[in-house]
Amino acid sequence: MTAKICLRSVTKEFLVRPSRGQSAGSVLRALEDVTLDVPDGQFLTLVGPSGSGKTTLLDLLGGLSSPTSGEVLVDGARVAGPGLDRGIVFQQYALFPWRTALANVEFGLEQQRLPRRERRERARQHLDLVGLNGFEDRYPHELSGGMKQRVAIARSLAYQPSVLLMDEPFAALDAQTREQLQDELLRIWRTTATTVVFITHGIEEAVYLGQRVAVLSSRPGRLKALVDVDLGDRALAQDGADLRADPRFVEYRHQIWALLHDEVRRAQDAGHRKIQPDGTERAA
Ligand SMILES: Nc1ncnc2c1ncn2[C@@H]1O[C@H](COP(=O)(O)OP(=O)(O)OP(=O)(O)O)[C@@H](O)[C@H]1O
Repeated sequence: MTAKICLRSVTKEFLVRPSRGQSAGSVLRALEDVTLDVPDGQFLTLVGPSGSGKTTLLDLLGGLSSPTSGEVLVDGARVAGPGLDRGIVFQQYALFPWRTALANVEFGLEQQRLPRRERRERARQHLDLVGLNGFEDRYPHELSGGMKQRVAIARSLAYQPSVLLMDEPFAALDAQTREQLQDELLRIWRTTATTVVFITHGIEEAVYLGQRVAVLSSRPGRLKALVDVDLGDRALAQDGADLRADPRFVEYRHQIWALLHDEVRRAQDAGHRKIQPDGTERAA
């Protein structure tokens, strides 16, 4: 497999404004020397303590910011800004409240200047793909949280990006809806062969979704480990079997938890939150 995404010694620093009483600002290093290849079509999940630079990394891939040093390449070309080859789904649905579900999905296609009829058709197909057939005319306030996130996913997929960047997209949903959407996302990923980079705080979610889990260290975020997750054919496992109860799944979950444990303690010392063995967090 060829690399779809390449990060080459990526470091990202932010200038922090001086606080009151200070004459000069300071430099905050969010990411340090991150080198990572994501093969075409891979589903990569990214975990790390709070403040380890996960969103910073996703912003770099999305072209929303640029590295202080190093290179970010997609399809061998340096990322110079946002582009329709990369779809982004955030934790908050970011839908336009005045547009229907269908019109929200059409939005990206308007940017692509597709003819109106084709736009409609493609938007409908993608609402169908995320299981929202029949909800085209609903406004966001008429949809549940899970449905809104489905619309956001459909909107990102409609312009057929080759890379899907997801920043904790299911974090605001209840456990049942989250599990349902995880399965939907896996199904869509298999259908579309999109390369996915998915940020999560949930260790279980990272193992369930990822073919590979990237673990970041506490700030400055460095790539601490890459864990290949081999759970066989998940499509078969979904036929009623609880993959999360599989001993291999439990083993992977423990491995990631152990990798994160020290990092989280270090982040905690800096005033961050604590990750529990089940992947949830609580205040330190
Ligand atoms: N624009 C910015 N200016 C200054 N500092 C920033 C900026 N963006 C992020 N940071 C800092 O960079 C570090 C990494 O932030 P980032 O949001 O990438 O972490 P994260 O791993 O996504 O955290 P969380 O899990 O809490 O969402 C943090 O210390 C954050 O305060």
